[in-house]
Amino acid sequence: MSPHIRCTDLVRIFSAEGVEVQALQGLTLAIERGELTAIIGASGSGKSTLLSILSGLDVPTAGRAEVAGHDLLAMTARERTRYRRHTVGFVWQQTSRNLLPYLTAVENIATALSVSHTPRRTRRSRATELLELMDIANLADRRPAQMSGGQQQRVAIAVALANSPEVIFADEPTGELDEHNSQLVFDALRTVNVELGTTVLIVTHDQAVSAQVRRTLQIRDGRMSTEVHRSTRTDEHGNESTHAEEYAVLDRVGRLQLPEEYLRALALRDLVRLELEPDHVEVHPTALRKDTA
Ligand SMILES: Nc1ncnc2c1ncn2[C@@H]1O[C@H](COP(=O)(O)OP(=O)(O)OP(=O)(O)O)[C@@H](O)[C@H]1O
Repeated sequence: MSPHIRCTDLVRIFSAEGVEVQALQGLTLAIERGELTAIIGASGSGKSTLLSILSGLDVPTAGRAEVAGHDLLAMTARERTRYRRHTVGFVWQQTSRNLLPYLTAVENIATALSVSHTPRRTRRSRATELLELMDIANLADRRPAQMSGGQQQRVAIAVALANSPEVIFADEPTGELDEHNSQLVFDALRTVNVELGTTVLIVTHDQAVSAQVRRTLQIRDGRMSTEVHRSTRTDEHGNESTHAEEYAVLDRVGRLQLPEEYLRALALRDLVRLELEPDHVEVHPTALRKDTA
């Protein structure tokens, strides 16, 4: 089966005032159905550009992008609208972008349901069901201003789920929250992933998020650079511990990005010496500079 989200050699070039910016420089990624994944990257690394493409708001300059079997480069305007209403759901950083301020929690969810022509009589029960899943049924009749930031984001997740999307994209969903509320929002996203089997992709600059998910992809300069996989192991005494393993992404032409801390630790720059061993490759620092070599 093909991955639920797949990007291949994605390039996005912006031209502003005669200057070209390569926001994505051949980004490749594959996320399986039902995965809960985080993409982490510094400001300017290309996260928002990637999310705009995956959410159908923008189109890449080159490359391919597919989500839940939809080819994002081949969709008509009508298919794109359907895709945005039914296939994917969004949770944005600004709570104000997720919820209508003059409507209650239930009314916000009902509005999302009315857009997809869900019969009026079933809207309230569906909204209540989603608020229960998010553990905030008690907030049904409150407006956003009467809720904490964390509560608003959980209502936002319920709104995003209204039309049973296959994929949820969350852009810095905890950017405006304190640690406690952030935890509640991550727990809610995990519930969505586990209980409903929805594929969840969180995009953030916050390194701490990697502790919340099994797989973290690092984006650097518009490309995937490294991946961290976390797993829980149980020893013979029944004690659980979490293990994290870091992988570098090797692209089709053999390029890889070494983690920044490795570069710093050994002062690796310009030219490094490579050595092929029977079962691994060694990278050694040298004093050689690119322009003097
Ligand atoms: N519409 C645009 N026009 C010109 N350049 C753009 C445009 N959108 C993004 N860029 C540039 O593309 C690069 C990647 O931007 P992007 O917003 O995707 O990064 P980001 O990782 O989401 O950053 P942040 O976390 O600050 O939002 C940046 O250099 C940015 O200035």
